[in-house]
Amino acid sequence: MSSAHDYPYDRDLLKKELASLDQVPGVAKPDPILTADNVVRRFGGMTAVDVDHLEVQRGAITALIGPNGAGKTTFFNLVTGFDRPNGGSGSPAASWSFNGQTFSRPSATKVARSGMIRTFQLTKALTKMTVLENMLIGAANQPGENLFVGLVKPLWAKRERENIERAEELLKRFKLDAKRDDMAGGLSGGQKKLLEMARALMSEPSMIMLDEPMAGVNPALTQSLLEHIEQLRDEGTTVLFVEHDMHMVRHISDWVVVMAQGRIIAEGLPEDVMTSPAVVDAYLGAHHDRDLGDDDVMNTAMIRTIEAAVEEEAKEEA
Ligand SMILES: Nc1ncnc2c1ncn2[C@@H]1O[C@H](COP(=O)(O)OP(=O)(O)OP(=O)(O)O)[C@@H](O)[C@H]1O
Repeated sequence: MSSAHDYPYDRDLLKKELASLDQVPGVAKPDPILTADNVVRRFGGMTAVDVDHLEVQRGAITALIGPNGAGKTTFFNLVTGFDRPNGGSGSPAASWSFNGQTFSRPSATKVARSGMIRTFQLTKALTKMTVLENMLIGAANQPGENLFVGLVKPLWAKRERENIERAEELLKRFKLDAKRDDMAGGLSGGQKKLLEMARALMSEPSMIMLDEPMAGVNPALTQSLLEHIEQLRDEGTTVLFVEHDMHMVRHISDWVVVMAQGRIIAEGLPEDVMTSPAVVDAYLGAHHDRDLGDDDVMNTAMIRTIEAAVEEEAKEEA
């Protein structure tokens, strides 16, 4: 597994390179860490994901946006091995490569071992474990994982010590150190999000995939969450995140990918993509007089209300 620190990207150079790309779906990136091809997932007769080709730039923060039901979480589930793509039946089989390793139907454990770690829309903090115990299960080299190491006490004791040290460092960084021995169930929603992110970092991933990191986070923690994500990028970790909070998308993304009805419909720089008519249409329906670059519109609550209204309208029409 490559270390997250192998790629100390120069931010300005990265921005310049991204700015020079064609802003079209599936565009080749200068140095993709993840390349996905023919990733299709159907539920009954409905195609939830149908991604022909997507490249995610190493060292960048990429946002994956799109209206409710666009297929963003399903795409995350597929590439991280939490769901399996449909394949065959005349169409090319799904495959994706991450950091030089090729996958088609990997297990979640295999993906995690390759250095691609995710968080979930609904936090998966294990509530009946302490904060520290939650962190330790995120470590890649848990002593129990290797029979030989598990049997030789000096070896596992050393690993356990190292894991505890790393956990403590991360808890400090995420300002959760005072909660080290508390049950995770007692944390606030925002603190659980931070814990999940900190736990994901225990294994020093090359890429972290965050599913709606801002959902349920109170405004007091929002800024610190944004700073944590930017810090990860600055340290060389690639970040791919799904988010409805357009403010966050605009402020921290280097690149934005837009999904609608399972497909990638647009890609580009945040300022360009969010004012693109195709993207605004995907969110607001065909008739609109606003753009997503407008702060009034880029309000999550408002977008959710619009989405709900569009869904309601569709139901009424059906
Ligand atoms: N396990 C499942 N069984 C049946 N349909 C599913 C399943 N998971 C997802 N879907 C459907 O697939 C489509 C894509 O869902 P998905 O959750 O990936 O969208 P999303 O873009 O992440 O939406 P949101 O932003 O609301 O989280 C939706 O129509 C959803 O109802």
